[in-house]
Amino acid sequence: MLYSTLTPSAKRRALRERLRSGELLTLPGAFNPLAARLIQDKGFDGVYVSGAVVAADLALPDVGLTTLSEVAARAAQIARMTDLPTLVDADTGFGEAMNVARTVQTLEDAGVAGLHLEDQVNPKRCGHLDGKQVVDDATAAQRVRAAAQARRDPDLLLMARTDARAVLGLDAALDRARALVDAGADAVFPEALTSLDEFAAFADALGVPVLANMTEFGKGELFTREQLRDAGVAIVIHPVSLLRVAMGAAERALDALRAQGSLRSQVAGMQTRSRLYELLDYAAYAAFDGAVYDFTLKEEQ
Ligand SMILES: C[C@](O)(C(=O)O)[C@H](CC(=O)O)C(=O)O
Ligand SMILES: [Mg+2]
Repeated sequence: MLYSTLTPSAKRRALRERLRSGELLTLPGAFNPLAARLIQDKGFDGVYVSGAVVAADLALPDVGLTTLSEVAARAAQIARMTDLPTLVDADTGFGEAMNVARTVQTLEDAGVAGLHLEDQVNPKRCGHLDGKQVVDDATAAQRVRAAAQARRDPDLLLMARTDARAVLGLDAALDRARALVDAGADAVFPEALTSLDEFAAFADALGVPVLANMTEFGKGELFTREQLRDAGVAIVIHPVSLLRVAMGAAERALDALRAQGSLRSQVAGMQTRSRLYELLDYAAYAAFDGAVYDFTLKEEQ
């Protein structure tokens, strides 16, 4: 009941260990803490907190409008509700070097196991949209160096995301990624790659874990676990997927309610009350309550 049974540092160590094992880790995006519970219940390896989802949850576009406080608060709410490691999208770090340092410490305090920082120009935009721009090599490296220096827990996974592939081409993106590893990145997220060969090129060139972003309606194909594993990918995220699924279902239900005047036709597709209670661990709260409160009168009363 209540919060995660593991400390943030234990979850960070666990993530590092799993990455060393060479397996492909799957991190679906949790649009809220309850979704993180479901992801854990279904046996996934970790939870992703997407910047696009934090923004969309506030009904805002993913164009750098959300603040560090908003992202950190959401990440903390999610991380504390799961024993799985949480990887959070820190966008461009919410500013330049000094802000990046503060971002890292704030997210560390939020209890996440890792975070990624990207090399887009501020204000950033979704990596699968046209017209994005990246900062120069020195600025990109400076962000990562500032992050590495600011980190207090050496187990916090520091991931550098590069958006250079779509802007500067594959070779420049590989050079950028190598430079970011030299600057202190523990892992790399090459954004908007277009083929498995490109993932393999990053995995072969870098010698650190590489992340694949399997976002729907983006630039790339939705590859399978096996395809990504064979390309040498270490982590796959499905960042916005559960939000899209839930919002699709919500829209269908609202249409049915409008058309039919009741939600009877939708009940079969809903999560049941008992399943919700199971995820919330309701029974443990009832047992706790029963053990703490003793309503029987004592002799002398
Ligand atoms: C991974 C990502 O950064 C996110 O915020 O989830 C987005 C996802 C998306 O917009 O589909 C991205 O820029 O790829
Ligand atoms: Mg993002």
